[in-house]
Amino acid sequence: MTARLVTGIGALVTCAGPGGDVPVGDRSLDAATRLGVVEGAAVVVEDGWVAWVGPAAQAPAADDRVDLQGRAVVPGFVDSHAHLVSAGDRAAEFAARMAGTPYDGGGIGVSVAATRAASDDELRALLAARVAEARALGTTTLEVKSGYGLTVEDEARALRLAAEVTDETTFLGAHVVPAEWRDDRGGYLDLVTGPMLAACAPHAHWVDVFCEPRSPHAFTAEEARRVLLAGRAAGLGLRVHGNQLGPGPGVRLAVELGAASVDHCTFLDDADVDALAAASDTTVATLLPGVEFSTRMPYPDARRLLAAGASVALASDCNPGTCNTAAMPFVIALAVRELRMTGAEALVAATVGGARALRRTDVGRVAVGARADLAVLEAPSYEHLAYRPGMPLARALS
Ligand SMILES: N=CN[C@@H](CCC(=O)O)C(=O)O
Ligand SMILES: [Zn+2]
Repeated sequence: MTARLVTGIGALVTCAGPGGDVPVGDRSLDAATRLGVVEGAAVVVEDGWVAWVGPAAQAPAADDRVDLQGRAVVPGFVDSHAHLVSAGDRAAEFAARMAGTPYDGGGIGVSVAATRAASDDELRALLAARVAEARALGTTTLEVKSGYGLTVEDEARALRLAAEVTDETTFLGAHVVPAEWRDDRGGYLDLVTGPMLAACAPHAHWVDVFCEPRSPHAFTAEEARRVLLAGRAAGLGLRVHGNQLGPGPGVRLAVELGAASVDHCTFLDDADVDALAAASDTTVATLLPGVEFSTRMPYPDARRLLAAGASVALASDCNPGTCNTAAMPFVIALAVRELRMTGAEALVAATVGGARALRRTDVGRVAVGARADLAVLEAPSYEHLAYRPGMPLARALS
């Protein structure tokens, strides 16, 4: 076993409280306290895990050392929502949206056609490039969904490829009803909950569904319930796309079924917020403000969720339609500017929050016993992530 000393850290944000030992699931500290900033810090890494954290002057001996020369370090970002297995380009759809055409999920079919037509190697190369882009901006844990195949073979292929880059793979056969099934929604749901699930479950950790009755392409509450219950019976954890395009049943369905996360949460009524607050130990409200940026929709009300006591995460939702970026620093900047989260709240939501949304305790913080997933900032403080938007300040330390 080799021990590496990472030293010369100007300010280390542990996201693990002052003593460095707050479990990911414990929400007893507010974000500012949970940051647990250590000035002049060092970290000892052994075989990819954190073995020691503290002031550099007290660091133990190690086999080799990396000197970060005063740069700040934060936990690597945990991006708990990304659609990275797709081919094709929807820049024209984006341009039309900027000119006033609303998003309704119909463009997903364009990505489905291009993805089906792509070879394994083409998809693998696209996926690898997107993972590299995310890491280059500080992301160290990525969830990856299927959802642009929508046949048994194409969904299983997407998940096999996703499993080459992450353990956090999500079966999203119920992304939309594909064109060839438009006149037989029930038949498509039979396929998704039967042979498609059977082929995909061995490669998936999670099942997800786009529950959005307002979109003719997506799924009603009863259809979504069917998908989620089948996924659970196949041993998968539950995630939901809900309340993205308007008020709807997704949030309450996710809470009722004990999903790990309900994502978007853009249009919530009081009962949704109350349900998320009551379920804060179980179901995370994952906000995806890059989507509202790229669809010109209203932003979700993060302050209302935080005030109510809900668990909040931030993720990219990187996908070719509603948000074609995996840049978590951009997401953090949007959260601070548009969602009125503090820099501390946004950083905690992008690290600890994402970990909670994936039910992980080994990522999202820098503490003994956690994975040594560090993001180095070309900056003296985490506040620069929002203060200097668009600049390439963060990178994963390899
Ligand atoms: N809303 C559903 N799925 C994606 C968008 C997919 C697409 O338009 O390609 C989302 O999370 O926004
Ligand atoms: Zn999504």
